Amino acid sequence: MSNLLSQVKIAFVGAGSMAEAIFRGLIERKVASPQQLYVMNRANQERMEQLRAQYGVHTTNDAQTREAYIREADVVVLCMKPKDVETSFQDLKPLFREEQLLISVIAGLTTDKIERLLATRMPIVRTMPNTSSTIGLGATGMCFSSTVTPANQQLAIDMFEAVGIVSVIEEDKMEILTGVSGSGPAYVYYLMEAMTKAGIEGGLTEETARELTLQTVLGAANMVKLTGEDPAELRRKVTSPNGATHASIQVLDQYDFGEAVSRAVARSGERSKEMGDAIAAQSTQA
Ligand SMILES: NC(=O)C1=CN([C@@H]2O[C@H](COP(=O)(O)OP(=O)(O)OC[C@H]3O[C@@H](n4cnc5c(N)ncnc54)[C@H](OP(=O)(O)O)[C@@H]3O)[C@@H](O)[C@H]2O)C=CC1
Ligand SMILES: O=C(O)[C@@H]1CCC=N1
Repeated sequence: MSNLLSQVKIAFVGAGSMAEAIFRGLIERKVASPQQLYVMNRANQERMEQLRAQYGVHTTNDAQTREAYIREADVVVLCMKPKDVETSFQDLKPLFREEQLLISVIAGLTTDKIERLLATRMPIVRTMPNTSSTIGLGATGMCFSSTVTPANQQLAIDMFEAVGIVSVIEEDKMEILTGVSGSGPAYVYYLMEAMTKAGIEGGLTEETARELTLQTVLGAANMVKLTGEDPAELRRKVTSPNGATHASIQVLDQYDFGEAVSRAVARSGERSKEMGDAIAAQSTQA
């Protein structure tokens, strides 16, 4: 890892769950100190106070201080929702310098569109992280605009590797990656909710049902990681011929579980693209 990351000022524009997941990870893994981190939103002052108290990062929702934070940053991380991009970019456009590195976590927004909206050739890193970055177990997809130098590529990789794994991919694969790993934690939580609920309905206490579900998911993920075996092979080992699991997998198959997941992944990617396209449409009308 380059030691550049410990020397740069990083500004987070937007202070929601994704921004917090990233900077919390950076702080807890001691890759960046809170003094290097500048966090901002427009309205929610309570949120700013909470983040300052909890992490010791610089925070503001004052417009002038926001401008100063952005102008002085080496790295600016765009962490607002797609719907806020258009207005936000109008404010940001005059503040950027071509020496700064821009990192976007915004679903569906291509590097090309960022360049067009900001009328800039500044280096842009498009990422799709996930919220597990909070605990250093994130999975981030990443691609670069043509102006990102190898040193800046490494800086961005280091930043996200500090909070998990990084896959550098072609930009046209960012949507499908969003479907797999950006939205992915939500599918696992949904499965956990359903397993817990079923356990409670069957008579387990809530505490027991939650604990068993959690340990089962943790254990299964770690089995894949630590044994290196294929999930299909591990599933086969649970599934005794004509046994209980065999019967339950048949039920999942009746409900087309695989197809449901496949469609969910694809739909997340499509929705990302729709959100990105909508941003471009808004800005052309403006
Ligand atoms: N959540 C996730 O799992 C993932 C999210 N992403 C991406 O991350 C981005 C943020 O998502 P998430 O963190 O969930 O969203 P949140 O709604 O939690 O946070 C968005 C933040 O942006 C702030 N904001 C909006 N406009 C501006 C502005 N012009 N200047 C400064 N701050 C602004 C909002 O505060 P205020 O209204 O007070 O300004 C709020 O703090 C999205 O683009 C999403 O696609 C990517 C990967 C995973
Ligand atoms: O739901 C969303 O739009 C963002 C992108 C991936 C995860 N959350």
